[in-house]
Amino acid sequence: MSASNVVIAVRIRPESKIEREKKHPRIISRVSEDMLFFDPEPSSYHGANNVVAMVQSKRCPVRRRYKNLSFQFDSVLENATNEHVFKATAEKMLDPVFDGINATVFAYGATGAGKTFTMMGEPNHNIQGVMMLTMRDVFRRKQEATDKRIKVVVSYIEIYNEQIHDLLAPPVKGKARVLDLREDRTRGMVIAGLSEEVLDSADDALSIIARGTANRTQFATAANMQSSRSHAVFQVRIEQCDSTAAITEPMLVSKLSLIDLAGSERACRTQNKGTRLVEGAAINKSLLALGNCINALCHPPANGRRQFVPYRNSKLTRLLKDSLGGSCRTCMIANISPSGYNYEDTLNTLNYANRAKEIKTTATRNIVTVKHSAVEHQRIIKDLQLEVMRLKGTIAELREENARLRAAPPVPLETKRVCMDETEVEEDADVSMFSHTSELKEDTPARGPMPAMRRQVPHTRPVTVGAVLPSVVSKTETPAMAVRARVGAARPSTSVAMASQPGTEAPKSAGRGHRGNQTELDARKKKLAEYLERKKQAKKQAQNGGQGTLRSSRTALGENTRRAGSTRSAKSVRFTDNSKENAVNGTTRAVKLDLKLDELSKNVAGLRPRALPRRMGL
Ligand SMILES: Nc1ncnc2c1ncn2[C@@H]1O[C@H](COP(=O)(O)OP(=O)(O)OP(=O)(O)O)[C@@H](O)[C@H]1O
Repeated sequence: MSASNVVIAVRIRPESKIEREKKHPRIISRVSEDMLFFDPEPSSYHGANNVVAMVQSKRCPVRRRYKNLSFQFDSVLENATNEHVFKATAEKMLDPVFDGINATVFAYGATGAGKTFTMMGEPNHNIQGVMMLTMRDVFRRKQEATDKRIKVVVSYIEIYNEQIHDLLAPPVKGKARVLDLREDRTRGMVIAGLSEEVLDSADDALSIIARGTANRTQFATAANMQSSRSHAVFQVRIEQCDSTAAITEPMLVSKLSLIDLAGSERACRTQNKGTRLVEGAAINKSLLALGNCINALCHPPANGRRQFVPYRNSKLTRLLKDSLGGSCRTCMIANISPSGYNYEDTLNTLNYANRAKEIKTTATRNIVTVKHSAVEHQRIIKDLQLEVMRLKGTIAELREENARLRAAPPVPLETKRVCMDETEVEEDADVSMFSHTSELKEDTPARGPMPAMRRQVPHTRPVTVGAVLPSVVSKTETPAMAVRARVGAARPSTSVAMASQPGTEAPKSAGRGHRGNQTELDARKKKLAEYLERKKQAKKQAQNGGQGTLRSSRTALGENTRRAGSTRSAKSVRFTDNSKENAVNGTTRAVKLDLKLDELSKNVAGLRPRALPRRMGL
């Protein structure tokens, strides 16, 4: 348990149009990264508008005394972007939050001082606020922590006229749902019946924040065209445990509260009447209660007893009880205007922030041993089962791959080239049917991306087949065509392409993957086994001096080729006994090639989904 001060950052917004028009002197001079002067004497002030401050009076301008106060905070930000503000404030809270410590960041200041701009940004102008920037960082950290299971749960409420409204629940009859605040011994302040959303990404957070903010009460006043009439509290709960944790597991649960307070306002400035005036009174009352709590917390304990802190005076202070006096890291962003037009408001804010500097909070890690509900248990078991299944699948694939690699003879260079060529043909399988005959190429009307593809893939490109397929390459067909015929027999996508030729029919199961053609493959395997059996018999006969006649595996191939719709005739090779040895060798080689091509065609089919978009220029 460690005590730490509240982090205070002061943000000075640029002068507004009205402030520039009224030509009030600047009353803020930022002298360093952590120091500013309030209402400095001109001699000590070298700001942009270095003019002698006067009390504005129509009759005679009277010289007045300068307050000449200096304030020191953790950071003083001027001309800063929201990203700078985030880095100086909320980002510092994220390390403790991911360490299981609660944290609160709140924007404080008078109406129109820039609190909402700081916390919410301006989505219409693509400016993100501290809330969204924080959520981005939360999800970045979540993604990096691969060894942890992290759950991000958010809620969004507003305190309007001392009522708590759920901003994420759909309004009932146009009215926001009103919730109760309760104190729980273990969990601290709890809002009963609050809607919570589990988020998976920063984009989810963006839409949730936008949804909640749209439900927030905002109206125009004379001081601010879009004045927030309520305090908005966006709460992020982060639950972390080891990715391998057991069912009852110690869990780090921390809460990060991001708060956009409503601004204190003076009725003379806002010119509020009726409902707006009532709202203003409620806002001021709750901010006064907050000021009283801060005062009490700053006083050191007297006679060993801690000062009484009047948290119960408003909903806001009850909600912030943990953030100010409990186990929490707290950061306050004090928003001020640099113009003398807001002299009193700015001085009040600086005094407030200066007092809050004294508050010391103690931070402890929230480690809970979670006893999951039955439903939660089931969910965890299901998750783990899915994970086990996924891992088993990966292991099986890797084993298969390993066995295949061990069993396969080294692939000759020529075979590889054929394979690459076929990969490209396969990538464009939809157009491969046009490449078989020249008249088809000419007759077929160009569809979609066809011409570009034809340019990219010269289907009649010479292919070195060498010793790989001497028996199947006829004089009239190119080696690539021969290979295509062979691979096509085992590959569904090519079957589709070939079956699309006149007079042929595409198999129903034809698809891009290999699975649809499983039956066909099985049939081929069976045929291959039969063939091997016959070969064995023939060999035996040859050894016995008889004449062996072998039909090469080309017969099986021929059948497949015919089935796939090729107009070419299957080739069968007859061997006589004086070429017995050659025949056996050639056949063995052919069988091996058959298997090899099967494998390659599998690989090609596997490559296809990735390769196609690239080649189509998508
Ligand atoms: N840092 C800044 N840079 C540019 N414009 C700003 C900045 N801060 C505030 N503004 C502008 O000042 C105006 C008032 O800001 P904002 O609504 O954030 O004030 P607020 O403190 O939230 O007021 P309220 O308490 O009434 O809601 C807005 O038009 C906003 O665009």
